[in-house]
Amino acid sequence: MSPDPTVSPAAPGVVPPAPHLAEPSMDHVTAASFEDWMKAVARGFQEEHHPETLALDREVFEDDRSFGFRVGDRWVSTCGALTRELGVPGGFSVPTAAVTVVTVHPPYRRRGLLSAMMRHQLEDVARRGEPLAALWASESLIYGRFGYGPAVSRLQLRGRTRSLDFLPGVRTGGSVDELTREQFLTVVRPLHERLRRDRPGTMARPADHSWEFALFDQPFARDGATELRHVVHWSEAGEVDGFATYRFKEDQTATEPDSEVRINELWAEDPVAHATLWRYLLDLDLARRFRARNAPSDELLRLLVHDARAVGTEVLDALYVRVVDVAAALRARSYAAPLDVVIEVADDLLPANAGRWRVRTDGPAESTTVERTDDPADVALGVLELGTVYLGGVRLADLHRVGRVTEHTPGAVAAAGTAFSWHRAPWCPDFF
Ligand SMILES: CC(=O)SCCNC(=O)CCNC(=O)[C@H](O)C(C)(C)COP(=O)(O)OP(=O)(O)OC[C@H]1O[C@@H](n2cnc3c(N)ncnc32)[C@H](O)[C@@H]1OP(=O)(O)O
Repeated sequence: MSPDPTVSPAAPGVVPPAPHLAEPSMDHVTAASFEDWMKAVARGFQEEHHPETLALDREVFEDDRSFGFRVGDRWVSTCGALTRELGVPGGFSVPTAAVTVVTVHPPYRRRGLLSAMMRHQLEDVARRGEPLAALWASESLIYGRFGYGPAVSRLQLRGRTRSLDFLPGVRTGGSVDELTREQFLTVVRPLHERLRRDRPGTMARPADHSWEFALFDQPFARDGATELRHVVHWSEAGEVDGFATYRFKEDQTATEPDSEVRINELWAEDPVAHATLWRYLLDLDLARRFRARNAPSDELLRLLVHDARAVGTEVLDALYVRVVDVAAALRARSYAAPLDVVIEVADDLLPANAGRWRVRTDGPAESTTVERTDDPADVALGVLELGTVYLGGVRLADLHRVGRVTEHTPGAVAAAGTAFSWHRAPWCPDFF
């Protein structure tokens, strides 16, 4: 799949072939074709192309991981992966292909281009030795057939800010300040790196452009709200131990203040920082409503307030995880309990994963061995189900209860389920 040097831009008036007669061919992006590829991405998502983000896009996307199908010089589908690290139980970061910009131009849909791109990409991820791939799905039905399981959920929280008094015992303290973007990055980058160790599902943000993404603030991304505001919490001892970002959305039609605080992400090292940051955001003058679109599924706000029902809560799917290398992925995480089990995995797309694996661990990742075995299976499941439980956010026993996991040895699901669980729910505040 080397770039075709004979492809040159068609003259403006030259009409492409009818889609049913065209034969798209797969190709990688080059510096010369990148802008057209980004235009195809925007078109595939039914969005506008934003040339003002081209320089950032160029930094973020890697040519050898960005590809698609073309007809002549015209991209009719796109697909990409970013080289990232995903936090897993035990505080480790696992090399992960962050899959993104998957589109097929409407005239070329439902003729197998997505399937071909997914196959090509998974083989490439396996070749690179990355144990995992992960993605945010625009529609939840697309990716199951390729082995991606909904491993992380999110909460969408909303409510009236004036109904959210805290219970008397809730401790707040220290102070909150709003910083410029540059000041914020100075103090928050090391704090984020520390805090994410305790939160499976989060992604490392080592490069400047991954923070650019996290703090993305082009006017077209604001949905009529203010620029992004950067908030930190200072502990009593004068250390920064929490941070949040938010926007303020004014309701210009209301005769009384009724604006909304839109919280992007909120991180805290301890309960005081957590409660104080929430209190700050809920007490902003002129606001009467709040919305947090991507709160962790174990967000504690409901336990802090008098009126738990006032925190409107919707559970939504977030990150989908695909196990690309079963042995490496299972060795990379820690377990909540010792385990010795034979797991049989079905994987039609990556046959190297299929078969029986003995997983032995005392708990910590360093103590874990995962080896192929001919011993009979204790538990059997598909690679989608393995990805679903991998970060500890979905219980193996629940998948068994609904018939998606088979137990061959009585008690094996309970034992494996306990070991695969984790004390902290996975959360993914990283959109890509
Ligand atoms: C990580 C991300 O980037 S998420 C973004 C995904 N992209 C979008 O939402 C943009 C708009 N949609 C599209 O561009 C396209 O419709 C795509 C990429 C979702 C699908 O591309 P296609 O080339 O039409 O898919 P393809 O023909 O390979 O279909 C493979 C199978 O998936 C099914 N499928 C494809 N899209 C969907 C969908 N949206 N919902 C349910 N099933 C789907 C097909 O019916 C087909 O099923 P089959 O194998 O049983 O026949």
